[in-house]
Amino acid sequence: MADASCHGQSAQPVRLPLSDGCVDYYPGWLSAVEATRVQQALQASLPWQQDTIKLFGKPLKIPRLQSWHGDPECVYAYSNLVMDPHPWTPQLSALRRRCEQLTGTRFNSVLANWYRDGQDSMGLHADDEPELGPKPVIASLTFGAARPFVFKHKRTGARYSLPLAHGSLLIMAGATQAHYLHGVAKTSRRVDARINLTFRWINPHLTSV
Ligand SMILES: O=C(O)CCC(=O)C(=O)O
Ligand SMILES: [Fe+2]
Repeated sequence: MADASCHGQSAQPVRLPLSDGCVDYYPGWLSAVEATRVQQALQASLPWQQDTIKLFGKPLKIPRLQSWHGDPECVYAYSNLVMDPHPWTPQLSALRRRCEQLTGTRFNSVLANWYRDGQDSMGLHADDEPELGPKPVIASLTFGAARPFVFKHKRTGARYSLPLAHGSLLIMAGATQAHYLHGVAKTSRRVDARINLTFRWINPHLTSV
């Protein structure tokens, strides 16, 4: 399996059928018991905030809570929002180390997202900011409600969706960000809270702000 990998790991993931992309899915990366423990600790301990972005000049509260953590130089900018990092917590550091061991990649930052209910969402986007580099490896951990995660091919519009399970890990690598958008849609279904962590490598010298 190792030679089929696009990010250096050797366990047995499910490779998603995305032409032009490279996405591996590990459904039970953490046991349900451990994932629940981690979710509760993250909800209780991170400095969650609801950020405001500017859309066509108008301030707009983003529909979720966030917390950005990383090495001190990891300033992250998107949608006119510039975020200085909070420091690593012991729990985020431990999860980072495990993601680094699996992928053979280094991560210097993590964005935590808290989708409080079905009205919280993340619009379709690509994590293709210059500071992430041309072929970023992004490790995405999910806790709580299994919301559908949608990929949309930028050129063909083809969509692929899968519900990301409690305790799962999704690795997006290769040209995935170049060719696909991804996001988490709103739903009118009653859904419990979902926490997502996306570990990234930010190159501060490439920052666009
Ligand atoms: O919540 C998710 O699964 C996706 C988060 C995401 O795409 C991001 O933080 O860039
Ligand atoms: Fe993303």
